[in-house]
Amino acid sequence: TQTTRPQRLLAAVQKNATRGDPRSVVKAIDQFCRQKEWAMNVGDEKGCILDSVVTEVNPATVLELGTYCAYSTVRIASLLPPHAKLITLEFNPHNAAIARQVIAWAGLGDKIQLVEGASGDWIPKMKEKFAIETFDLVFLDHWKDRYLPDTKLMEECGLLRKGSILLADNVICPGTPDYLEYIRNSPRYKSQYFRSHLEYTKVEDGLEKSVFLG
Ligand SMILES: Cc1ncnc2c1ncn2[C@@H]1O[C@H](/C=C/CNC(=O)c2cc(-c3ccc(F)cc3)cc(O)c2O)[C@@H](O)[C@H]1O
Ligand SMILES: [Mg+2]
Repeated sequence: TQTTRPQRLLAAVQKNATRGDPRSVVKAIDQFCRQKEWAMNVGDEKGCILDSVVTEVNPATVLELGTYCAYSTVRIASLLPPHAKLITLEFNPHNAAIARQVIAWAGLGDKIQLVEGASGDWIPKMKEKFAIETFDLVFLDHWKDRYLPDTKLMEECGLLRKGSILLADNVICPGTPDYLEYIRNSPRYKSQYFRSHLEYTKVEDGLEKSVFLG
């Protein structure tokens, strides 16, 4: 029977990466995507920008929207301080199952909590279910038409504090026009565009970093 792309990506990790070594997991996925099959991971070029933001923010609490195969989950978690928590939301059970195995291979199971379900359902439950006050960093990389509604929902649920950072992938390609328009014109955010390229291609894409001003 035919395998799926996430299954083939996981097989490449298990073949080429060292157990317990997150950077080798990241490298194995990038190699797979460059040499074998493109996949919608944030990738190595935008990944370096992601790394620099994570390092600068040094977050104690991180929320990722859209785990997919956990490439960015592993990339972020490998840079977190000892007691930091990363919660990642994924509603496709197949993708979640693959992501759990990638996270386990990287040895980051104790830093990452993968929650299966839709962001819109789980964001309102974050405080009570996960003892979260606010998120220091949110990485948006799920369906592009969910960036804006979920950002408004996080505001309403009091999950952002003065200084919380939102980092959004794909603001050019595939594009998130309604999110960009909102976040760049809202007096409650200070935004900065990091120009880059769509993962593993020469197509323009970029990350939008926004600071919540309270
Ligand atoms: C509301 C909700 N709740 C929970 N999980 C959710 C969720 N919405 C989606 N998910 C999950 O997250 C992933 C989906 C990611 C969507 N990402 C993209 O579509 C994407 C596409 C490209 C791309 C660019 C050029 C092309 F020609 C083709 C594709 C590049 C990218 O970097 C992308 O991120 C996927 O695992 C999905 O199950
Ligand atoms: Mg993306």
